[in-house]
Amino acid sequence: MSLSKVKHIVLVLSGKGGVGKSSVTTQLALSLSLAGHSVGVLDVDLTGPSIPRMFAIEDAKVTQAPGGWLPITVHEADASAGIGSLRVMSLGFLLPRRGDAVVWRGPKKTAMVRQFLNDVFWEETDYLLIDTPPGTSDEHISLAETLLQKARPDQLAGAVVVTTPQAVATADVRKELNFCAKTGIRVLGVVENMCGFVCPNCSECTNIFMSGGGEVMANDFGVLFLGRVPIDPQFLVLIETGKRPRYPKGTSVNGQDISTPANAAHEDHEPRDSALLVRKYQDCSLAPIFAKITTDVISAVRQANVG
Ligand SMILES: Nc1ncnc2c1ncn2[C@@H]1O[C@H](COP(=O)(O)OP(=O)(O)OP(=O)(O)O)[C@@H](O)[C@H]1O
Ligand code: SF4
Repeated sequence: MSLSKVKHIVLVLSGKGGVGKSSVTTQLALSLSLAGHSVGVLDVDLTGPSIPRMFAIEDAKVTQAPGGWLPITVHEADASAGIGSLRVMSLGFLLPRRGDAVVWRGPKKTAMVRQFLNDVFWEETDYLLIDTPPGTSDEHISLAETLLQKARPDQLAGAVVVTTPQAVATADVRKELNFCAKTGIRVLGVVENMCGFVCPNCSECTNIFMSGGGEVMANDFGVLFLGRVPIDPQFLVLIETGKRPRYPKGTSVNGQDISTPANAAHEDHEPRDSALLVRKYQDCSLAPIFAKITTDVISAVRQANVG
């Protein structure tokens, strides 16, 4: 059984598309593996699988083994460096043209998710993060129910719900929280993404849209608010081009100095490669924010197991 060696399954949900669910999944996965945990990412966002691109592994080829499809390795565990393994399986690897969105009807999508849960061979994995499709349509509900049926109760830790601060997104995510309550999926917490804009010149964070909607919503539903993640244009540049994020001298986040060293210029000419991209994520202003969110997610998972 493909999930039998997985300790904790965490769903990443959002009420609507484009709020940063895949980005949050990617960053949580990295932070968890850099904290020494073995991590798997299962991308069942059939509406447009973006996880392979975020790890620069979109050209990777998935192979079959006796135990099932083998996920793609982003990095192996390195005990001396305190790093856990990170492996990814995405529907994107199986699409004929990379970047295609799936236009199948509901039953075919549901069948594919079932196959993903049955047929991917996960080795010993502390955390399996599942990037789900956005929304709360009937089809989405049946996908989540399939996930619920497949996982043992002690495995399914719960869901991290991603929202943006604007009211419309928040209304959609309220539906997602209601959906969790109805289906019995525990909510580990809410992340408010794209909250404010980090200026590339001075690194000042300005709230362009209203902020705080995610926190209000989390309080209303009595769930943990995991934190705010600002828009950092350097994050987008990093994903798209593989270039190291650049910050002026004196920039710090959560007390950590992230200003770019003067000798980093040569890195702009490095290829867009998975190992380099993963290293450069750590230079991004969002890394310390996600490290904190990850610590809180781990605590929430531990509490869920105790409770
Ligand atoms: N905090 C952020 N700062 C800058 N760019 C961001 C941030 N969060 C997400 N993005 C960018 O916004 C775009 C949408 O993000 P992402 O693909 O993670 O959203 P999603 O909710 O998974 O979308 P979909 O529903 O299409 O799968 C991506 O290009 C991503 O790089
Ligand atoms: S945030 Fe700072 S650098 Fe950016 S536009 Fe405003 S004053 Fe200028």
